[in-house]
Amino acid sequence: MTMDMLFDLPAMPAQPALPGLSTTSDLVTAAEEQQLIAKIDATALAPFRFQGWTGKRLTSSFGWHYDFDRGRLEPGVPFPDWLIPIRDRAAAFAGIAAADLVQALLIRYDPGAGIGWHRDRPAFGQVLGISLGAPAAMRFRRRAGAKFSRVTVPLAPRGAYHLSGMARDDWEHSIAAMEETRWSITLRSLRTAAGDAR
Ligand SMILES: O=C(O)CCC(=O)C(=O)O
Ligand SMILES: [Fe+2]
Repeated sequence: MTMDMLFDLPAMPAQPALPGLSTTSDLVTAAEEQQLIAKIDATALAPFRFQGWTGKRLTSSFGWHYDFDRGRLEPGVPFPDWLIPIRDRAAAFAGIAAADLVQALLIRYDPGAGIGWHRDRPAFGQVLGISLGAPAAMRFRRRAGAKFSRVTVPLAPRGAYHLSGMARDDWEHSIAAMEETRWSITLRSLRTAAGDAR
């Protein structure tokens, strides 16, 4: 075998750190990243609210809105035009229909803000996230007897992740408090009546 043959081998797909998790490090360009950050900052962001408690991260949602104070999903304002191309590109990365991504959540994490351990609300199906501005580590955990199994996945700015299957439904995730400002766009489908996270 020659060296040429070795280098002609097709690129192996990256082994997923968790079943149901896939990531890409380059969903948007640096110029698009700056435009998206400007669009998010121009949106009326409000501190995330959870049953009367207010979080440090700032959020705004489109399409559907999960009201944590009332514990229910409510129809929200339609997606702004600037989000449509990015939704379409994220859907293509995940191999799902763009029209199924009916909710968008914009988040700005200023220094000191993070997101605690959770699974996304079961009313939602698949979850896609786009990272902007600064790298972050998404931590995953799942109970294994008296302990937790843990996996940490780096989130590159301008990259994206897709959570489905076990990574979506069985594992919790969190992001430690940021040192630098990070923005994210989360896109979600609704769970089907059959219960599939589609
Ligand atoms: O900022 C992120 O990428 C994660 C957001 C998240 O986990 C959520 O909103 O449920
Ligand atoms: Fe989440």
